[in-house]
Amino acid sequence: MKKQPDRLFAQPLAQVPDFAFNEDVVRVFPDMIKRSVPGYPTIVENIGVLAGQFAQPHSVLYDLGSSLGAVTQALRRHVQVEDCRVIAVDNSSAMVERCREYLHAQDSMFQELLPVEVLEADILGLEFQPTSLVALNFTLQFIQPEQRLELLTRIRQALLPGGALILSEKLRFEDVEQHQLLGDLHIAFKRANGYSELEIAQKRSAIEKVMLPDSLEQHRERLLAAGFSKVVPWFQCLNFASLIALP
Ligand SMILES: C[S@@+](CC[C@H](N)C(=O)[O-])C[C@H]1O[C@@H](n2cnc3c(N)ncnc32)[C@H](O)[C@@H]1O
Ligand SMILES: O=C(O)C(=O)C[C@]1(C(=O)O)C=C[C@@H](O)C=C1
Repeated sequence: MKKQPDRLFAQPLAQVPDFAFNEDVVRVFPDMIKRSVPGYPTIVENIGVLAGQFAQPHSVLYDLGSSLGAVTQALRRHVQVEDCRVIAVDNSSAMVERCREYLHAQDSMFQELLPVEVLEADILGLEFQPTSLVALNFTLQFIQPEQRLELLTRIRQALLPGGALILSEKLRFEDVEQHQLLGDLHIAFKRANGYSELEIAQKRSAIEKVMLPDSLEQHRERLLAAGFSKVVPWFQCLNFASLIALP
């Protein structure tokens, strides 16, 4: 389980393939996401804290698009509620395999953690159980735009009264200047974290067709259309934000 630095895009590639959550990405993912997403450690830790306020006894907490289970681990660090369990779901077999290893390691270090199940599955086909907390931490942006409303509607229907969805995403901005400024500052963030111009450019072309960010207004409207009653942004750093959506 050695963590490696992300050098995936450091050498010039004749053709940059579309970004996929494969074994190469899994090997460097903790380093990649921390150096690419401003505020990521703060968001992950505080999802645990927020979950502590919404989690209800005898219910399920979902971590959808769990990758290596960073959010699942935060949920298990912060939530102490009777008969609660976490279901982490990801459709990348490489992610799921490594996630299970990390969670076993967490189990061996701490006692009385919430039980957890890691499913290798497509969240678009998942039958949700009654849930008090759903986390979509930088996952919705990888779902085809025309499938996002239906997914959020099914999550809303599974949410118990008093529960919440926590949705974190990279944002697009409708104001052209704001979009440009925060995009440039995000590039400065990547540079400050040691990425070269080549790495930044090649990563950008790898994700441009597979990761399609929406604006805050689009998220709000879609969440309301899915049946949520209130949308409250709780964190933003540059062009990355996290929202609480209440049923
Ligand atoms: C940016 S990563 C999420 C990061 C993670 N939530 C965290 O906080 O560290 C997006 C994840 O969503 C997963 N994913 C994308 N589409 C999915 C789908 N339809 N069903 C399940 N997982 C999906 C990917 O395999 C990837 O692991
Ligand atoms: O926007 C970018 O440049 C990113 O690298 C973002 C992002 C993400 O938000 O998930 C894309 C792929 C990796 O999962 C890590 C970070």
